[in-house]
Amino acid sequence: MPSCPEFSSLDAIAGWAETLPAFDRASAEAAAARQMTLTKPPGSLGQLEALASFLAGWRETGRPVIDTAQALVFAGNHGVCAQGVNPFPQEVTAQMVANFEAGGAAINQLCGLSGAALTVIALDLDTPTADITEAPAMSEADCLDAMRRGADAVDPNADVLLLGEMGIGNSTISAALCHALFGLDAADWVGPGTGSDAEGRQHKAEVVSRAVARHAGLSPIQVLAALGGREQAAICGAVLAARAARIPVLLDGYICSAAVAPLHAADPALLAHCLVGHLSAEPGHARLLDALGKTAILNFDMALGEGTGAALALNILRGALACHNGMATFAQAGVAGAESAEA
Ligand SMILES: Cc1cc2ncn([C@H]3O[C@H](COP(=O)(O)O)[C@@H](O)[C@H]3O)c2cc1C
Ligand SMILES: O=C(O)c1cccnc1
Repeated sequence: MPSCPEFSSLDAIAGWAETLPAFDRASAEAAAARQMTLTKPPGSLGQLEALASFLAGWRETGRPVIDTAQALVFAGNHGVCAQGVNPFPQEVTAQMVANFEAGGAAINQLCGLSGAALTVIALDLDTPTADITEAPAMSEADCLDAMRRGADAVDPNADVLLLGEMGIGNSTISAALCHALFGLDAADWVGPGTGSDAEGRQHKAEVVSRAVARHAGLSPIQVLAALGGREQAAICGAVLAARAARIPVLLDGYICSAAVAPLHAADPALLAHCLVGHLSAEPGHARLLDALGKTAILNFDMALGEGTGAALALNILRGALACHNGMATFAQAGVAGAESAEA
């Protein structure tokens, strides 16, 4: 199995897609051909069929399975909280990590339901990143270190990887990443997060504008270091390590998608193995998915983060593969095919 290249320079990552494993068309075609033989009208399982072929191409087999689903939730703290952009206090990040470890959060319930093994990784919570209105969030070395920690957490034997995050203030950070990478107005990327009202949102947009203006002229992955969070850098590292092991990824909502936006801006092919679990109610997410060229699996008006949308969507992947692997073919079941198909 190819291993992930060394995280030795941020800008080198832009060239990684050429050396990382690619989608295997033959396996995807074998899966699509099997779908045509199963006891249902062609195409009637809709997106479930497309998902089965997607998993086939990345797992390099016409009959993919999900025996092991890994969920990783990364947590980080943010200096930008000093700007008063978040309704909840920063201590909630560590308190929620304790809640994850005790099994009391939404992500614990949804991973339990969908059969994902959850690991929570807190990244230097006592040392928040720098306030992005004043300095780069992370040095290159700090960002590479967080990426490496994310990559090292990936179980190379997993069949699918779910990613999530926890970090008070990171809806502001995510808006800054999107504004820096995709333009528009800062206000187009700012939303309520954990409950900012109209005045709070206006203040968030002003903070995002100032931060992005301060860190102009950077390459996409340098933007991650300048504006992002450690939990977001770790998500990028995990996405790349998963790719090296041919593990498809289920991203979560706005904050998780914003985390990987620098990879997309560096080279969209770096995210070819990633699905998006759900469309967040955070208004920037729909815009961001347009920019990433992705469609979310679910649209449930959720805006929590933690990986909850990814964990819920894992049930859909399981449904796709239950049908793909468990259904009888027309020949096996003695069911007559469509007359046009037999001609
Ligand atoms: C109790 C609680 C649990 C959470 N779980 C995820 N988030 C989510 O909210 C945060 C982002 O919103 P903002 O930028 O407004 O702080 C992130 O930690 C995200 O994971 C939570 C937030 C809270 C308060
Ligand atoms: O969609 C998300 O990731 C999100 C939205 C609001 C708050 N926390 C997370």
